[in-house]
Amino acid sequence: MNEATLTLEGWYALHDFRTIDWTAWKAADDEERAGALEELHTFLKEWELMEESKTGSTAVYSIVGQKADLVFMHLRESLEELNALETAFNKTTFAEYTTKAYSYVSVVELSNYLASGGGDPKANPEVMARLQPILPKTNHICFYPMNKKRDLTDNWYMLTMEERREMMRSHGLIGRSYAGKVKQIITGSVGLDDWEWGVTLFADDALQFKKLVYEMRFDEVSARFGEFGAFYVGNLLNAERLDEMLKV
Ligand code: VOV
Repeated sequence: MNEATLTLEGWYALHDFRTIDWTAWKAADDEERAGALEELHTFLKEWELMEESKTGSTAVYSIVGQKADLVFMHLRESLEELNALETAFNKTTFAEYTTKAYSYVSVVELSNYLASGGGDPKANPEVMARLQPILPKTNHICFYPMNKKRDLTDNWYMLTMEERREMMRSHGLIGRSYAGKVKQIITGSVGLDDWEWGVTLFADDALQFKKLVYEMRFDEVSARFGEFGAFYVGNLLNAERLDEMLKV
């Protein structure tokens, strides 16, 4: 058997995509809408406080295109917390005006391909900051799930550790050339959801998503082994922008 890559796991992730039922939302009376918005604001506040206490992180974006209208990306310490969070949200009045568009369950993951030095990586504050990241509130988000191919001729899992490490080195070099422009959070989902990884990218300039993803397509690990699901791209929402979006 080939040497399995060692992984470190951090916070669990839930990407919760919702579509707004605009017909019902517009038909609701002012009082109902105001109540629903107030409840939504209470949630936003709670998520902010939780982020300040560094026990999790949440980012909210509106989705461009017809796949969904909103995404709530939550990072929490356990699947139980994520479950409680989505259930609480589902019980709100606002949730009655949404339908579930898509969701993705995964866990923040770092692999040992480029690991340096010995010792307990979890004792390293930089590693911990990557495993339990506060989600950047950049102007834009891009999310897509992906696999590494397991075909007879191109099977990622049949390559030696050294071959995989070499390709990941090249991948990392391209990624690093986008430092300051794109921040990536890779979440592992083998055994948790339908694809092997979730890729979440954050940038102030959405064009950088296109440039980075395109450049990576020419890199061997993506060119030969990458298989991709649907792409979602969105714009940052804060309390004010959410009110604006939901104004009728
Ligand atoms: C913003 C840029 C950026 C940077 C700097 C970066 C760097 C790195 C490093 C150094 C490492 C390896 C160590 C670790 O940290 O795990 C990874 C790991 C990974 N990546 Fe990456 N990646 C980026 C960006 C980035 C993108 C855009 C994609 C999607 C690929 C594409 O073609 O659309 C991606 C995917 C992944 C995946 C699925 C993994 C896990 C692979 C596995 O087999 O385990 N990644 N990645």
